[in-house]
Amino acid sequence: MCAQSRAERDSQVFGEGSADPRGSGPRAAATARTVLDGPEIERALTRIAHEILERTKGGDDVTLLGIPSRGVPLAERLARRIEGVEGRTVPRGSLDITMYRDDLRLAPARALGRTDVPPEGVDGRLVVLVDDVLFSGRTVRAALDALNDIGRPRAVQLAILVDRGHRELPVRADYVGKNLPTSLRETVTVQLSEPDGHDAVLLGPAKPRPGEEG
Ligand SMILES: O=P(O)(O)OC[C@H]1O[C@H](OP(=O)(O)OP(=O)(O)O)[C@H](O)[C@@H]1O
Ligand SMILES: O=c1cc[nH]c(=O)[nH]1
Repeated sequence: MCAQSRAERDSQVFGEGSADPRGSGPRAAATARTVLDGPEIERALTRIAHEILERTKGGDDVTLLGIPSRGVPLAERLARRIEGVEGRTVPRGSLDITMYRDDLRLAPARALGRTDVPPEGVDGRLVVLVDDVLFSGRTVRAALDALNDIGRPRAVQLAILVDRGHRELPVRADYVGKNLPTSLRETVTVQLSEPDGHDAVLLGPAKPRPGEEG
């Protein structure tokens, strides 16, 4: 069996020698199409917040941890929705996974994100990890390692805005905004008003491989 690094896979998906186009420049190619607009994202988050409350029976011991970068504002939005329903504060924070990535030695250096754990910590809590896109599952695997270094939650669940498939690890989301079948030659770009100025989920082509342009 051949284990493939993220860098190798990105070079196949985005073009050899290319940086992942999600990480630089405008966050979407001109040819990308919108698969979720702002109101649809809002409705999906409202539904997920209600699902979290239902499945955790009121969510008394729920802590939301967003994975930088866009998982963090998503966790904040979910926390506010739950607070709006329950009328109490929902602990939330962020969990940086940079140093836990399995391609650390292969991929270009990345800026560290921020880990910000609420004062209650995570011991004995039901931690809901929040991220924008679920793809290979490697980010979530890294998040579980990062969480393990912080404490011992009683359970961990996963909330995702877009599940685009193509898992490489046995990872499954508990709460999904949208299941979006994709090809490996496409990329999903999530734009959120907090960092990007507006909300949208775009599906566009990955950068063509060398020799395929034009
Ligand atoms: O399931 P995976 O294959 O790990 O892919 C999903 C991850 O990819 C994106 O993050 P990215 O590493 O591009 O960083 P970003 O959050 O800063 O955009 C996205 O935000 C997820 O965290
Ligand atoms: O298409 C993809 C794949 C991984 N992460 C993203 O944000 N988009």
